[in-house]
Amino acid sequence: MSESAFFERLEQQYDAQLPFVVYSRPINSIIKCWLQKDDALNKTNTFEESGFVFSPFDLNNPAIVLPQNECEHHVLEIENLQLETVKNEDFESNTSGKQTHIELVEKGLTAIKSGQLDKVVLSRCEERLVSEHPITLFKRLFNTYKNAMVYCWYHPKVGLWLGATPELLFKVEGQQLTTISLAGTQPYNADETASWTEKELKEQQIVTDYLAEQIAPYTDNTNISEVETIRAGNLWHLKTRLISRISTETKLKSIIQALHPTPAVCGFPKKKAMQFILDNENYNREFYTGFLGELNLQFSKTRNTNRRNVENNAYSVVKKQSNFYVNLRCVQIIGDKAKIYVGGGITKGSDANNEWKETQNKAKTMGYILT
Ligand SMILES: C=C(O[C@H]1C=CC=C(C(=O)O)[C@@H]1O)C(=O)O
Repeated sequence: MSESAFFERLEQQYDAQLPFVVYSRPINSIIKCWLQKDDALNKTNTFEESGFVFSPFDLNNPAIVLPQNECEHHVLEIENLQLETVKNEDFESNTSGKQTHIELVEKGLTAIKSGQLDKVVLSRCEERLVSEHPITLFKRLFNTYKNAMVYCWYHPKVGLWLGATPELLFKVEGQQLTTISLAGTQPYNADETASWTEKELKEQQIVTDYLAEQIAPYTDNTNISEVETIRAGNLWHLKTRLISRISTETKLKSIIQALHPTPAVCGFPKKKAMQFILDNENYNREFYTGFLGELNLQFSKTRNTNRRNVENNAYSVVKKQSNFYVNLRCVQIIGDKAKIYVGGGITKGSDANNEWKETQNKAKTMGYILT
């Protein structure tokens, strides 16, 4: 399918108010779209279906699935999309929510100092006007953020979301589980390399240890990589990769419950941090810090037995794969309004003013795209 035919088909779907998702995984020149044939709202809480899942932060609310069999699928392989308009480099975060956010962070710090919590991720959302077509915004995301999972998701009964997330929640290919530990934020500077403090490195190590502990009941042989610095748009983060094997009887839902929400979007102890967020943030995160991605898709892997004199010794095994990304650096579009969602991890020693600035920097990821 040509680039123009691909995007015309997407625009038709949006004009007909039918559900769709268009997305591209990090470091990938493949753009996929799923177009649901009707406007049914398909929910899941078992995660046993095959499809594309869009899950809220709070799993007490249902996740939405675009079922694989009820969607038309298209794939486009391309390096850069044609775009007439470019991104705006002058985005200035709006300061109207500053006082409220600082008070929220201070409340979080008080809870940490009193020993109720070790870490809590506190967030806010800021509004902007938006005039451009969501498909144009998606194209700009794809051209701008090559090492993020970029997407535009729409359901007429739920809403319209776009994002460029750097965080893999986890992926499962057959029995192999991969997850990442992401923490620490610094503004990206092309002329310098990131230099991290002991405090930042220690906090990222805590996240890694926590994830290893969470997956331990379902896995064996966990291999933990070295810590690396990765770029996500205008920011640097610290990242570690954890790879292990899950036992055959483990259900995908158990892995979801073990890993979501990660300390990068909630905190720990997990339940207490979650409760603190629900009681104090004073707005609904909805799908921000939820997760999205391919659910139980079948793929075949070719194996070679390597035995001589055996004809047809290559055979293929059908396996299932899922890959979910945490819905970060995202925006919800309602009419001509864009709500940009941003947050940051608060630990002992965090400074409320710096935390506010960090959310302003994070807002630029989507701000640059909205013009
Ligand atoms: C919660 C967000 O970022 C998380 C991911 C990476 C680094 C983070 C931090 O440094 O605080 C956050 O935990 C957000 O972008 O809204």
